[in-house]
Amino acid sequence: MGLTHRSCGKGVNKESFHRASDKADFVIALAGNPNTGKSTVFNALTGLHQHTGNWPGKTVLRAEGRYINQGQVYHLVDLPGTYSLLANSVEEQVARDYLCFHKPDATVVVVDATCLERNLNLVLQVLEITPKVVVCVNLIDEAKRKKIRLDIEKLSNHLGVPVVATAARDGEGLEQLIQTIAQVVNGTIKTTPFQVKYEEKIERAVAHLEPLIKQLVGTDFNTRWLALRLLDQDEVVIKALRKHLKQREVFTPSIGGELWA
Ligand SMILES: Nc1nc2c(ncn2[C@@H]2O[C@H](COP(=O)(O)OP(=O)(O)OP(=O)(O)O)[C@@H](O)[C@H]2O)c(=O)[nH]1
Ligand SMILES: [Mg+2]
Repeated sequence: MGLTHRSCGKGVNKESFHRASDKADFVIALAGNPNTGKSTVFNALTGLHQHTGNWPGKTVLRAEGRYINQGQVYHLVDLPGTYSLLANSVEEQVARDYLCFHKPDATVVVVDATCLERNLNLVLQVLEITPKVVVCVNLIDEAKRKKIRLDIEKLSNHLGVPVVATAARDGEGLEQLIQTIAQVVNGTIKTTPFQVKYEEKIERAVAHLEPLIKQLVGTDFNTRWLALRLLDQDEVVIKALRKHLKQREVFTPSIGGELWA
């Protein structure tokens, strides 16, 4: 039997609210294109009732909830639906900054089984930021109805991260999703994320920048991703990085001069 609100969500969430401590053991982000079923997954796991389109207009809100698996509390963050993480919109910026600067313990990318190719663009971008990823291929029921066949194992091998097929509306595959998330956060499953290779000129520049960035941020952030964003002259990331360094008081122009010039 698949997971439903009754078998997993509501009760689990109630239990979590009764805990004396508000602290979660793990933080899990839910990312994905709009309308892929992120909130449906979120609701099924937490027992909450988020609606489609939680982030309309100017006010950008995050839905957050909890579930418990094997005695451990998982804090689930439903991020805005986005087609990319290039920060071209408020939604993209929110999703991207959360993944980069809040650094969840794992990120579940919910993709639509009926238009996988378009959705994989975001998966590759997430894999550039964090290796701790589970791909949730949702709407598998719709794919079956449309006679779309998916080789989940092959996809997982290509991406280097676990892939779970779900029909979240019916609760199908959610138990496997929960257990896969647990295995990724506790290290039972080691991921080897597929990395997009750029043209040689860019790769050379990245190789030059990465050690400099490492001197500045250590292992706090993904240096390859930061190098790519700096080459992009991404003002948002540069600003966020400056703020982070200022907070840590490690900003030394002698090291960072080349980066900030
Ligand atoms: N057939 C089918 N429909 C689903 C499934 N999961 C979600 N849906 C439906 O897909 C629609 C979108 O689901 P949401 O959970 O709101 O999607 P979302 O990703 O949160 O959407 P945004 O918040 O707009 O990004 C809803 O009508 C759901 O009922 C599924 O596995 N199968
Ligand atoms: Mg939603």
